[in-house]
Amino acid sequence: MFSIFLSIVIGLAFTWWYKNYTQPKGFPNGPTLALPFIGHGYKLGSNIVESYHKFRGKYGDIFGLFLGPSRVVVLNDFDSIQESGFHDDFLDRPSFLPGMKGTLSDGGEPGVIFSKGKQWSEQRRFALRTLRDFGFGKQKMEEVIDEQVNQLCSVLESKHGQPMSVFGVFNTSVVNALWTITTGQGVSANDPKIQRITQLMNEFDESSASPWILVALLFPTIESILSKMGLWHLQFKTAMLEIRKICKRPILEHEETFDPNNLRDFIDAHIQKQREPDSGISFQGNDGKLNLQIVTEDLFGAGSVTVSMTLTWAMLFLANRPDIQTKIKKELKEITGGNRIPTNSERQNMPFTEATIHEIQRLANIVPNSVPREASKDTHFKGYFIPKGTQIVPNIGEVLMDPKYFSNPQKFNPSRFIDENGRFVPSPYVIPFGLGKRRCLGETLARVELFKFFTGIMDHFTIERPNKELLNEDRSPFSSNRPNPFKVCFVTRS
Ligand code: HEM
Repeated sequence: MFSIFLSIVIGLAFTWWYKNYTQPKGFPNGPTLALPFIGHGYKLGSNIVESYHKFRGKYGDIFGLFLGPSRVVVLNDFDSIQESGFHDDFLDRPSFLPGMKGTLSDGGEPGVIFSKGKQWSEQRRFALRTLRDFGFGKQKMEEVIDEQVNQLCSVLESKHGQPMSVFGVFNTSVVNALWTITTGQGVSANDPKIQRITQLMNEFDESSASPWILVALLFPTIESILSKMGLWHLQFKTAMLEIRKICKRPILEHEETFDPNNLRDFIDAHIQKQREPDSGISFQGNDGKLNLQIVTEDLFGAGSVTVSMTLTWAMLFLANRPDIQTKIKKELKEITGGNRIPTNSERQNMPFTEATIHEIQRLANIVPNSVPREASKDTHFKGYFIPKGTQIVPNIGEVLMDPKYFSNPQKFNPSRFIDENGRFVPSPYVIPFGLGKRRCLGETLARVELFKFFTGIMDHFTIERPNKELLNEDRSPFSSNRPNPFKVCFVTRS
């Protein structure tokens, strides 16, 4: 009797496993034997970037695996990343946003980063246009950023060339600029709410390196039960919820003081849109309010650590290469006389500086696995069968480091983007902002910020190493987007 019962239990368990943890016919190759709940987690090392690189060597440019219970396809070559980026069946995102799952009237998630369908396309179009149009209101985008660059340089100057860590140093300036652009409000260098957002962003970034984050994303139910019972406290979730509260305040203030004849900033533009009767479903009623709240939060979430971490890598690369600093300073002097931040339109006359920023973005590779997409229906792609609900990972880091496109890809070499006439020629394979219809929405802003902060710092300082030894440029073993801790000295021009 017992043996029959046992056989039934084993049979049912096997059927469940077979149904949920084996790949369908035609699915891309990948590691074998996915275990219940953890999938192929046991085959991944602590560094997912390296593990994917090894899998690519073994299974090819497109491979499949289970991350926890989620079926995942990882794309590693330029062509498949580009094609998938424009594929209409791969436009959705998996549901990752804490506390926001199914909160919209159509059951979707609000905002831009994690939203889907019409809600996403309307909010994205609006945000792109409004950020592009920026310059409306009293302060133009460039002025806002220049002010932050100058404030940052004063802070760095006050360190008198002493060795200092730059982790977190750029965050305040970047968040300040974002705050002014979205809320229209100027902020002082030590504004407590910005300090708090910066601190939370740092915590968020540090905790996003934790393996617990993966557990929370893969098993939201377990995560939610544990945190409700007070047994588990996810720093990143707390940080997001507090940032949500901070972003809510200016929205309420804007609603109270809204004047349709005087649109001051991003938030006002959104409120105006919410009040237009034919503005689209994502701007109507409660959906409209929720979308404004989460889009604002998205801009802070996606726009702060990305820019400041790229600048952190920039300081590391440049401290190790005084010759490159000399060339940039020479170019700067020719364009500006060496005593102001160049305008964005002047960058076209600064080919070596452009090439250096391009190379910094390639090697910094700060979003190596991009942001995952999700197949919205069963589909065929490049000869493979991809079932509905499969997560699609555009592994852009593999393209940025591909020897097919970049000779000696590990080497920092801006000159690879300079042609024989001294002109800057960007590579189509430098894709730090992703590709396709969900490509980074803040790319234009990010490019201006990187250019201004980078040239502003170069104009004021020489970046030196505390001693003669070269700084280590390896990636931190704890996080795929940051270098190991290091210190540099910001030495002012004599
Ligand atoms: C160096 C800086 C940055 C890098 C490397 C970066 C990179 C990325 C990448 C790889 C994606 C995913 C694209 C895809 O799914 O194909 C993304 C999406 C996004 N980024 Fe950025 N980003 C940066 C700065 C910014 C800034 C400054 C903002 C806004 C202020 C921003 C807002 C967004 C948003 C809203 C999305 C989601 C777009 C969508 O789902 O439609 N990013 N970014």
